[in-house]
Amino acid sequence: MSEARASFGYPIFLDLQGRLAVVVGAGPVGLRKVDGLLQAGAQVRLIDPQEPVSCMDNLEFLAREFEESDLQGATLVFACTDKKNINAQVADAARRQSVFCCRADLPEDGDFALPALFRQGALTVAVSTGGGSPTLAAEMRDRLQRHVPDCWGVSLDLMAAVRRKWLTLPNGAQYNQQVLRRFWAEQLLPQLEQKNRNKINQLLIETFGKEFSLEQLQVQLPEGMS
Ligand SMILES: C[C@@]1(CC(=O)O)c2cc3[nH]c(cc4nc(cc5[nH]c(cc(n2)[C@H]1CCC(=O)O)[C@@](C)(CC(=O)O)[C@@H]5CCC(=O)O)C(CC(=O)O)=C4CCC(=O)O)c(CCC(=O)O)c3CC(=O)O
Ligand SMILES: NC(=O)C1=CN([C@@H]2O[C@H](COP(=O)(O)OP(=O)(O)OC[C@H]3O[C@@H](n4cnc5c(N)ncnc54)[C@H](O)[C@@H]3O)[C@@H](O)[C@H]2O)C=CC1
Repeated sequence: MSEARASFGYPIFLDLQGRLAVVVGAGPVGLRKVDGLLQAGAQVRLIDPQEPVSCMDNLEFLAREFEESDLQGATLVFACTDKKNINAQVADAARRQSVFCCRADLPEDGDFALPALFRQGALTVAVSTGGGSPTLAAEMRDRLQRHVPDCWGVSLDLMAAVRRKWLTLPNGAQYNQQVLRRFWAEQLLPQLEQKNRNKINQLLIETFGKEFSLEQLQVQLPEGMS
């Protein structure tokens, strides 16, 4: 890897809800970025002189070439055209306006890169190769995904609900990380694998107290749990 190549060393999970993200270029690459942004609840402005075949109606589409003023109010911009000079123009405009830029064709001229992802409920696993090999990032993501059982997502919902409740108890109960890790691995996961709703409920009450029943935690278990 050359000196100039960015390694995108600082991983971060952003809350983009209601924030403006601009995507320049509506080819397959731009549309992939749009898809992820909409899933994250961002407000999206997509710019391309040619309207894509499948343009979603929940975004602002500008059927023209990019202009510097398109970045006004933006939090992020993605330069995804097939023209190097236009992507360079977008990255320069972003620098001038202090907007973080992802340049799809020349990553080292941008500020950030997207990882390959999979999600299971609130659980997100993100793989980055520091821009080195996106194909390998996707392959590694696929392999990791095969090792994550279906019940991890719901186990997270339960652990998060227990934690929230715990933290808001009047005497501010302390909890021990070691205990939580063991509870999750040795008790909760095996019961979730058995899909036995009553036993899970009993386990929660016995471990944390009667106010930690499934009903009081307001966590929905997936269909098919007896
Ligand atoms: C730096 C980065 C910036 C960014 O775009 O965020 C970037 C840059 C570049 N990608 C290129 C090519 C391809 N990228 C993909 C796919 C993905 N690319 C994604 C991320 C990133 N790509 C960031 C680094 C991530 C990391 O650290 O590894 C993924 C993970 C996430 C996403 O896009 O959402 C998504 C996986 C989707 C999924 O399966 O989930 C495919 C395959 C395909 O399209 O199916 C190809 C063609 C095959 C190949 O070349 O490998 C090229 C050469 C372009 C050219 O030829 O001109 C560049 C530019 C360069 O490297 O110079
Ligand atoms: N980062 C990534 O994940 C990947 C990046 N790439 C890079 O991304 C670039 C785009 O890839 P594709 O979407 O496949 O290309 P594409 O050619 O299908 O789409 C590019 C779009 O940009 C638009 N465009 C051109 N000039 C414009 C302007 N001045 N303002 C606004 N829009 C303009 C075009 O009308 C076209 O719709 C490729 O050239 C390649 O360098 C390619 C694969 C993956």
